[in-house]
Amino acid sequence: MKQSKSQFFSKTSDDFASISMPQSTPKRVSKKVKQLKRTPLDCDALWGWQTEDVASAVDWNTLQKAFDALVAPSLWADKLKYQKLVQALPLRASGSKTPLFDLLGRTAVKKPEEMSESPHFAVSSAIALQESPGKGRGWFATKTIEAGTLVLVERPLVALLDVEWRDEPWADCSSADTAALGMELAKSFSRSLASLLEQFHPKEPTSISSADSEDEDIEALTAMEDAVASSWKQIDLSESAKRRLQDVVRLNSLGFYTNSEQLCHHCNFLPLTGSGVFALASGFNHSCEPSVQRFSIGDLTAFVTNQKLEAGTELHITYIESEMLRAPKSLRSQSLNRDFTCSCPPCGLDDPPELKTGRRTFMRVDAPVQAKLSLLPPEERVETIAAALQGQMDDEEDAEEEPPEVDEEDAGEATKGAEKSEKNTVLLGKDAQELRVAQAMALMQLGRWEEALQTWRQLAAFACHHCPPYDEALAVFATQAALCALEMKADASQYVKSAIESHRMAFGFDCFRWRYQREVEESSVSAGVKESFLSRVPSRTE
Ligand SMILES: C[S@@+](CC[C@H](N)C(=O)[O-])C[C@H]1O[C@@H](n2cnc3c(N)ncnc32)[C@H](O)[C@@H]1O
Repeated sequence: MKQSKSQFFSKTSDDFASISMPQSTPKRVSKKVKQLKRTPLDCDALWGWQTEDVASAVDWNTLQKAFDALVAPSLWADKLKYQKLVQALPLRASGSKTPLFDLLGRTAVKKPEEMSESPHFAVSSAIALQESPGKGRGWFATKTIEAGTLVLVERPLVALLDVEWRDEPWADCSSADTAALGMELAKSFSRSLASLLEQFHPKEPTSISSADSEDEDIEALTAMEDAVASSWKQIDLSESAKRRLQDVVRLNSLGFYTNSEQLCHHCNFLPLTGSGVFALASGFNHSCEPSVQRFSIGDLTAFVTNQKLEAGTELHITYIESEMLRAPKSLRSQSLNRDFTCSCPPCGLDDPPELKTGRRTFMRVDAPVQAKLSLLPPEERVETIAAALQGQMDDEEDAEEEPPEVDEEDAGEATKGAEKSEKNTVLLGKDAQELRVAQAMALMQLGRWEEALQTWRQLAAFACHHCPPYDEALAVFATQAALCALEMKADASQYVKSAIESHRMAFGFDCFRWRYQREVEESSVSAGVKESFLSRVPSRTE
């Protein structure tokens, strides 16, 4: 029997936090708490390069070759451990050699006898950590910095891959990632690490909890708390100092994802996903209009400016997904869920009245929905998505009612980042984008190149209007648009050019071919088109 279109989309009322939380099967919680083996980190020995031009200082060729060798057999075969990843991905650079403590304006606990073997970072000499009024420390430009400039490449001080804690009985708790990272910090704890973390935010333990206690499995939560307490047991610090360090992890950790913007093969890199605490990058404050974006190659995380910055300007990253940055303010602040209220220019503006009044209902496009959609035959998927984009989600709750109409977005014009029907049903711009991507891929599978091309163009137009400049998604959309144009035997040069140029700006150096070769190879176009596309892309410099 044909499934009804509406079965895939459910509604959720006025509670954004629950939108994308997949339902999990309860795990059996074992009472046994593992004893962690301690491996203290010597931060006195950490150093890096300070240089005018980070992009040219880093030895990308060595890094790329090492990365290709790491992922060549299949990351899925072995359970990769973070320590193995670090050894496999060398950071080599040049510039002036600077101990980490010096760069942070601190004195090392002991005089470093020798620097560690490999550098920990490469940082631009055009940025400096300074006081940011009302925000603590922040990174500032000390001279003009152009858009598309790589300002920092850094390896975390302490990090963990998600696969390393995914089998724990508490893995489904909402704060499992930070708990796991906190335990790793306890494992690496040393006097020099304690000294380094002294200047991290917050200076005192906070009272904000990240756990969404209403939805939590209490048994799993207790097991997680026991595991955390046990990992800190051996550390000679007051309870309040231990709590503060866990807050340091929660408020400073950054996730790292490799090739996550790509569509056709990003899953191959999922085992490299993790999170870490970075000594230098933890100085970036948040803005909903960020001027810096980041990408990772394994744990090595790079920060690139997306606009020209004059001397004295603060550099900001975003702590929330870039597609969320144009969502209503109330949703942005729920998604941010930190210890501060953002005061960036868009946060100074009120939400439009129609999004503030009445009960809002969001159309959910979460992972289970996407998985179900992917099981539909392509033709049906296209129809289902088209209907969803028009607000036809007559699920059980509203079976008796007229399907609400969601205004079809005009991707060519700036809209509010959320689409709203008369009945207050909202399709967030970010979710509309996810649907359109699935639709465009299905159209390509069906060989409906012209419609697919139009959809990729719409996606790109949305990214241009609603995401920060040079969003990484632009390269993806332009690449697929170029492939469709080539299938149509139309002029693809503009799309190819956009793909390469937007990628260069988003990633701070020319690595399009290296990063996108497999994305193209695994696309659903013909072999001839793949070849034709790749022949227009500059080859890798060896
Ligand atoms: C990763 S740290 C950033 C560096 C931090 N300012 C410091 O002094 O170390 C994150 C913390 O900085 C502060 N922060 C970041 N962005 C902010 C903003 N836009 N407004 C106010 N405080 C902010 C918050 O206290 C947040 O928890």
